Amino acid sequence: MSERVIEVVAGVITDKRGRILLSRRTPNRDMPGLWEFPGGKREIGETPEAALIRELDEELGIRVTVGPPLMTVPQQYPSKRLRLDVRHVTHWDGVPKGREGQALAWVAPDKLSRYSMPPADLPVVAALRTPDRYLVTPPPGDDDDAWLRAFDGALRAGIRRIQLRLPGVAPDRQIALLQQAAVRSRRHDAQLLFNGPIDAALAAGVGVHLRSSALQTLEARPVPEGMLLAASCHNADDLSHAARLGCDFVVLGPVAETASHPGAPGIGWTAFTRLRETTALPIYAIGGMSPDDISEARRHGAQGIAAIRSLWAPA
Ligand SMILES: Nc1nc2c([nH]c(=O)n2[C@@H]2O[C@H](COP(=O)(O)OP(=O)(O)OP(=O)(O)O)[C@@H](O)[C@H]2O)c(=O)[nH]1
Ligand SMILES: [Mg+2]
Repeated sequence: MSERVIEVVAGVITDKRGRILLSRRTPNRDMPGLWEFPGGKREIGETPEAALIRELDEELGIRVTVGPPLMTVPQQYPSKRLRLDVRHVTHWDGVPKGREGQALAWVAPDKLSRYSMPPADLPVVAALRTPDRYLVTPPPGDDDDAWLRAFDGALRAGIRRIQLRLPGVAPDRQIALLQQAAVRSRRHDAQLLFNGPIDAALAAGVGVHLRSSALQTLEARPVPEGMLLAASCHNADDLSHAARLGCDFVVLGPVAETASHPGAPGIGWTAFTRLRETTALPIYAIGGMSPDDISEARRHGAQGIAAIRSLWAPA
């Protein structure tokens, strides 16, 4: 594995209608024909901002104001390692033109998946289009009504992606809670994934979240395309298996020590980054994470955080 990391900075250039500018790699480069966020390699001594300003002038003939960071994706390709630092750009002077002969396209966010992009860009597209928080439910104790009120509270607080996980709860009671949670999620346009029997998830019309042990037993995607599939991953083997099954996203960790597993140290951001490099899957960092950690998670290639306690609003 090559140790030298190529630093690349790219811009998500968004116009007033919310469309994003993609640029097509020309035939004489690596990964020809793929669509990408305009940008390029940082030169020695150059800040990321200066590099992006220079690249977008060279490639598009515009003078940009660099906006906030979106995320940084560490990625291992067959012949190189890179870190793709992606910034928002909403202000510029001039009209973008393909100054290096490349095709350009202004693309609505929900159409981005129609364009073939390099592996490192897939987590970026996920971060642009899908939630930065993934709530994992705590078990209900002995009071289902209180649990459902808290579930509603989380939806009202803006949670839009939820893993229904009910360890230690009897199967019938799990199904009753699943049905209630499915109705409530639909009402808020939130995505629900059941960490439980796949047939029960399909019957309730919700997605499936696989625990890592279940992941290893499957050879093919257990739900139709269009139905969300996610998995819990702890190592590179889990990640490659999740990718082969066609998971839409995964959670990876524990990054830090968690209240549910006291004394078990997390893997830390350095190991998280190493694992992130091996896959193009969108990843939520889990383990001791709260919304305050989202920017740091994004600096390490996660699209956000998954958590129980910090995302569960009290009733
Ligand atoms: N600009 C850009 N590069 C990306 C993206 N995703 C991605 O994997 N890359 C990779 O990052 C690397 C650097 O990009 P580049 O070829 O644009 O570099 P550059 O503009 O400095 O061009 P040059 O080195 O050919 O002069 C390439 O290996 C490219 O495949 C992306 O969205 N935008
Ligand atoms: Mg370039």
